[in-house]
Amino acid sequence: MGSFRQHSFKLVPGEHATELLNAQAHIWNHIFNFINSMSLKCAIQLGIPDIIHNHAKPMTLSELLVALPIHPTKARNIPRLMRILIHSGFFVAEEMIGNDEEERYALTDASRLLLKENPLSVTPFLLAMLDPVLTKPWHFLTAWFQNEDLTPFDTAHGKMFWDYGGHEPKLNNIFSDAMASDARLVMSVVIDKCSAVFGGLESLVDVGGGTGTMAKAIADAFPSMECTVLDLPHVVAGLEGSKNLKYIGGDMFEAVPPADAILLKWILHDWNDEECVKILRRCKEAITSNDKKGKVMIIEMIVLQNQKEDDKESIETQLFFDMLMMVLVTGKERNEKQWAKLFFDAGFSDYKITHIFGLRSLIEVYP
Ligand SMILES: C[S@@+](CC[C@H](N)C(=O)[O-])C[C@H]1O[C@@H](n2cnc3c(N)ncnc32)[C@H](O)[C@@H]1O
Repeated sequence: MGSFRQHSFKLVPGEHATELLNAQAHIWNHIFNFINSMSLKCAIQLGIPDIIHNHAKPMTLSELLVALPIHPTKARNIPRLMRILIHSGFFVAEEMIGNDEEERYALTDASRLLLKENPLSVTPFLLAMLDPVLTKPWHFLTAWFQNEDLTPFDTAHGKMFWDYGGHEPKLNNIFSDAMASDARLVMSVVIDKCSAVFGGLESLVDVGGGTGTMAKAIADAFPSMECTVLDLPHVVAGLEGSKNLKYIGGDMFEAVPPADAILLKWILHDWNDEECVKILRRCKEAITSNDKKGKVMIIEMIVLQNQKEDDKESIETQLFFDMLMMVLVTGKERNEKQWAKLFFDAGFSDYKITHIFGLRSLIEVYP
């Protein structure tokens, strides 16, 4: 640990008080960034968006307090929680003009997307990502930089992420729910905006398809397509398929069943370049068996490179995901050049990018 040098209480020449104080404010803002996540998690656990939604119109503080499952001694702290979440865009406070009525809280697009009853709710993802099992490894980031472990998750928990899920049903379940919630949202966009990408396909394997949310939606939308979910045995254990959907427990590094198309959604960002090339080679074998020439469909982020001011939040979010992949698993987020290198290293000849999922894109890769 370094020690702080004794210093006279004078600005050094060239140092201006305004810059010094701005720098301090910037540091404070970053020290306390986690308060945004934790306040949001608390509001979700207390069910605040659902309570306001069920009220069917903007809600006063008094009405909210009656409905909230909190101890009465904590009631006066709720406006403080609401104030920071209004600031961060999760609620709006509607002022009642011309009379003494209390302000009323209403939802925003972001809090509507966190409603438990919303079929596209992001709440399972929020609760998984902010679970102590997934936040603990951040306290081991420095130690990991100084040891030989593969990931900070491994340093914190003594096992790699995927092994931990295999031994701890609670993590396996919350992680599967989180992935399923994201798959529902992405699938609704795919069906709405680009269902043509599935045109002419007779078979598809969703590699690392989790509990099958994407594959089920594809199987329902295209009843003549044979759909398969390949995932680790403990993830698909006990899951039942249907007429045109089946589950296979296996290892994508070993073999991928033959099909016209392979879907890889949020798989390759979990792995380093060598691991990705291995997975992609297995996928290429699968789509070129029986002299066919199918395609691989990848749904992932392509890291933005031109840093326009209006992209600031998007770029920061992509950088958060990149760090997340470093801390939990051995993966990373990639820019287009890095993606292209993986495809060519794995023996593919061409690819096409469609930007349709906000921060993520669809990449079709051809043998
Ligand atoms: C980030 S999740 C993505 C799940 C799903 N594709 C989605 O986006 O909703 C990664 C998935 O890869 C699976 N997985 C990890 N290692 C695997 C392996 N060796 N073979 C097959 N699946 C694997 C995990 O169990 C998990 O379901």
